Amino acid sequence: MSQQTDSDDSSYPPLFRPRKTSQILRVDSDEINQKVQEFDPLPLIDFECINHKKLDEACREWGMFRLINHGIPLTHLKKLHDHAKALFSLTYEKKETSFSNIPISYFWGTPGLTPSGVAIQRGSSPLQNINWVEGFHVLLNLLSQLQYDDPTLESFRCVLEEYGRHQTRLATTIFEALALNLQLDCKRTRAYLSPATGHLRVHRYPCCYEAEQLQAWGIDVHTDSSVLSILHQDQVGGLQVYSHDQWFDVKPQFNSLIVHLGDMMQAMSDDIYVAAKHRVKVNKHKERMSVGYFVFPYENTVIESSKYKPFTYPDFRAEVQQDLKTVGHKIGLQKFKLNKTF
Ligand SMILES: O=C(O)CCC(=O)C(=O)O
Ligand SMILES: [Fe+2]
Repeated sequence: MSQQTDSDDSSYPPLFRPRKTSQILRVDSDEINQKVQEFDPLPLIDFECINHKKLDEACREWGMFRLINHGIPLTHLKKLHDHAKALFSLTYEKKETSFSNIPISYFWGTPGLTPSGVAIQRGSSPLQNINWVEGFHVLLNLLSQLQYDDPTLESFRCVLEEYGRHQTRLATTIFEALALNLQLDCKRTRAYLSPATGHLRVHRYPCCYEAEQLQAWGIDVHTDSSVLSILHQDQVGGLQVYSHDQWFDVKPQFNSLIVHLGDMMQAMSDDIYVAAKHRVKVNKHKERMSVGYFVFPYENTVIESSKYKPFTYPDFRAEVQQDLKTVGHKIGLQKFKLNKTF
């Protein structure tokens, strides 16, 4: 059976385009029709009536939960995905030239970006640790200051702006609930979450025809550096979370969101809450899309805890960028630990 691709190859970054020999593949029907697990172990939180005990357990044990009744209309989620799909299907060259600057910049191959969205080269070789992903990095607080002449880009910008407002609303309320559970004082609660730092990453994971040979990941295992990240994924699946000593598939469910706790939240909670360890699998047969929202503390807020030396988010970010360049991966909170175990 010949391979079904979702997109024209010219829209893929050159490195992701199939080589001639890899276009005809035996389709493993088990893999395609993989039965969706009925049981979803991921904790479920209803945004309309937050159960604080359940939320606390989810944050201690998983660092991740599924959010329902979030108040973002389904029509808006569909609009966001439709616009993103149309833009991803532009040629690779067009994406590079149309989105070469803030507030919306195009990237591929690496989730490691500077604050303005420039890809960080990892390790000494440009091909080292390539992740099978491309995306748009969107700085939400600058979105309203720009208008595109092109109506398609302008319409995408407006949809992103509205989606960003929803994410700010959700993150603020969720963070307040977490701060209450952790009994953080008012001063810290205010300083630890800066809505102005919010940004989006709209991802497309191209089909990866040689998944086994390349041992590729959509995004390899990591924790987010944020306080909170809120993810919306399409119906394809591929996101996995590590908890209770094993990997779990995070089932796709278009009308729900996936909230991740990031490194900043783990430090703020004195390690009571965990940053979710997660990764994204590649798919030989289907492209996948997801939209992540990431929010951070105020730039000059010092995070104080009994487990880590005091640090600001910019200190943490500088360390991560340095490690990506020198060792090729993020070391993260371990670098700031007071009693290092290694
Ligand atoms: O696309 C996903 O499911 C996850 C993306 C992600 O982990 C990230 O951008 O940090
Ligand atoms: Fe992530």
